[in-house]
Amino acid sequence: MIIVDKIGKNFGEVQAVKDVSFTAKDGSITTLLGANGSGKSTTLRTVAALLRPDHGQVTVDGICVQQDPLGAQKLLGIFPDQFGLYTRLTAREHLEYYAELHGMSGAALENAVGEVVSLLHMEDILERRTEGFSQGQRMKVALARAILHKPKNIVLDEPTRGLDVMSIRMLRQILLELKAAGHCVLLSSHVMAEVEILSDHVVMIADGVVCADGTPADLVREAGQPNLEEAFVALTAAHGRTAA
Ligand SMILES: Nc1ncnc2c1ncn2[C@@H]1O[C@H](COP(=O)(O)OP(=O)(O)OP(=O)(O)O)[C@@H](O)[C@H]1O
Repeated sequence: MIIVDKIGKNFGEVQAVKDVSFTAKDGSITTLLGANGSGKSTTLRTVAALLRPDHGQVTVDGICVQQDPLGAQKLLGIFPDQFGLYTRLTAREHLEYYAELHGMSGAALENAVGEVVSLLHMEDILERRTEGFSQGQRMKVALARAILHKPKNIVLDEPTRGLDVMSIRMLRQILLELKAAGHCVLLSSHVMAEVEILSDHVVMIADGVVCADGTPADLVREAGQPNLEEAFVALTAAHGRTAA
C-alpha cells in the first residue's frame, strides 16, 4: 500500500506539485489522471524516491520513502517515464543486471528472468541488443525490469504511451493479473478510455492539486456527467474556478 500525504514540490519558480494526498491500496489499480503538466510524473517520481518533496511524505508498506529510500525501493517496481535502456546490452543482459541489483544470483536469478520472459512473451527479443527496439519491445524490457523482483507495489508512469493496440491489451492484461495477485498498482495516464477500463480508483490532478478522487463511477456521478471524460472536464474546471 502506498500513502501519499500532502506532498509538494517546486522547481525554482514552478510549483509542480502543490498539495497531493491519496492512498493506493493493495489488490487495486489506482490511476493519477491529469492534463499535461498537472504534476503526475513529479508525484510518481516522489513515490519512487527519485525526487525529494519540499513538504509532505510518502510511505510504502509502512516505510517512509524520505527516511529510508532504499528500503522503500526494495518494495517498489518502477516503470519510469523514460525507459533508460542501455542500447549496448541485450534484453537478457538488462534483466540479469537488474536481478543482480536486487541481490539475486544463480538459480533464483535464472528463474526470475525466465518467469518475466515467459509472462511478457519476450523470447524473440531476449538475445538482441536493445538499440533499435520498437516502443513495444522497449516497454516489455522496462516492465520486465520493474517486476522481476516481484515487488508488492508497482508504479508506472504513462505505461501505454506510444504502444499499439495489441501491446496495450497485453499490458492491461498483465496489470489486471498483478492486481488479482494482490499487488498495489499505481499508474498515471491521460487516456480516458484506458483509465475507465482499468482503474478501481482514480485520483484527478489539476495544477498540482487533487481535485477529486474515487471510483470512475463515483466521479461520473459526482460530476453529474455521462462519462469519465466529461466528468474530468467538469471537475477540473470546477477546481480552476475555486482556485481562481
Ligand atoms: N525537473 C524539472 N525542472 C523544472 N520543471 C519541472 C521539472 N519536472 C517537472 N517540471 C514542471 O512541473 C510541472 C509538472 O510536471 P510533470 O512532469 O509532473 O507533469 P505531468 O502531469 O506528468 O505532465 P505530462 O502528462 O505532460 O507528462 C510542469 O510545469 C513541468 O514543466
